[in-house]
Amino acid sequence: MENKKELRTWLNKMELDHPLVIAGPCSAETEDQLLNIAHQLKDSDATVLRAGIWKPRTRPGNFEGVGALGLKWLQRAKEETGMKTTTEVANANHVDLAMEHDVDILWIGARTTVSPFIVQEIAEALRGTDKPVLIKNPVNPDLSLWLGAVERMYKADIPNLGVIHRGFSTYEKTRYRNNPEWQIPIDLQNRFPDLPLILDPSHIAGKRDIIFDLCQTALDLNFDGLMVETHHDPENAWSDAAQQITPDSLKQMTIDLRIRKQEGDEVEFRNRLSTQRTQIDVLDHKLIELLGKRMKISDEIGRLKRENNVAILQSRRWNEILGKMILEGEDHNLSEEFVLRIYKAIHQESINHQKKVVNEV
Ligand SMILES: O=C(O)C(=O)C[C@]1(C(=O)O)C=C[C@@H](O)C=C1
Repeated sequence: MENKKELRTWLNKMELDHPLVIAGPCSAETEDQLLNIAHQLKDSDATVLRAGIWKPRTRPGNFEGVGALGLKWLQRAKEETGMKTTTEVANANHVDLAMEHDVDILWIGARTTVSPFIVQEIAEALRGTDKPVLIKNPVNPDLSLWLGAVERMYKADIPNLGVIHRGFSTYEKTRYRNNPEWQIPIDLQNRFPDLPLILDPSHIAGKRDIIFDLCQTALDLNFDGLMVETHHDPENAWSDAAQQITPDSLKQMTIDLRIRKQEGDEVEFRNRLSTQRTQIDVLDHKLIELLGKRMKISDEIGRLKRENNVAILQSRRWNEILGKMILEGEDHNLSEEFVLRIYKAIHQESINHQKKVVNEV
């Protein structure tokens, strides 16, 4: 599959003067709940109403969705508000039911994207549809698996595609429910600049207070849209209560978010940007040169270790370096997380160099 302009035709056809906003509850709970939320969203920037009908839960025993009944409520919400509708489909039966009830856009969830078998089953059930299909990233940070799911849809003659970034599971506890790992959607965007890219801040955040910041970051990275879980009474939502926001908060958020142009046009702006980019090029060049020099020294240490039969990994020395660099990083306004990541990568490369040297025959 190659990038091509037509990938974004379905989005262009909506003729929006702002990023696409998909909003609505995590789960459809009752007809009243869904209609209430839909009516509150009707006069907002939200073009598409979302609602989970079948909810894949991590552990059994939690609310698992109202099932096909909810599709009738979605249909009614569409008739009453004129909003488009979207829901998650996780198997061929869901696809058939969603099609019967004329859901406008379908999305594939993160737990489905990890399984090529089930993705293929859904692609076959959807074969040839012109409805847009949005594919959430797999729960694990694997760009190939994500793109693989997109390609399976594309090969099933589904031309209107998009991707949703909902963050990645980690064992380590972080401030996020799912780590954003921004580099992955950035890499995806570099390979497929015309594949509409939508942020799901709700599942990355896990709590409402950081949703705005995540949306702003996404817009600064040229994302095409936002899918935000929105509930009239978030505290009492039947699923994901901590991460939903009210329709009013959503409206305020779309006013407060800064939408930046991808390119500036004023001469002054372009001159200054060009100077600053040159400065960055010079520094990047130096960074690579310095890293190359550091690895040469690491090679020499490798030879010394080989002659003296000493192990490559030296944990005490490595921990000293890490501690020192984190402190130095603070003096230069670099976060601990960033310094850690960089140094872990440098250390790994250094070990790889030494492994080669030590095992040379
Ligand atoms: O100091 C050493 O022994 C090295 O081999 C260098 C180095 C590094 O790259 O800084 C590499 C591997 C060790 O685990 C510790 C540090």
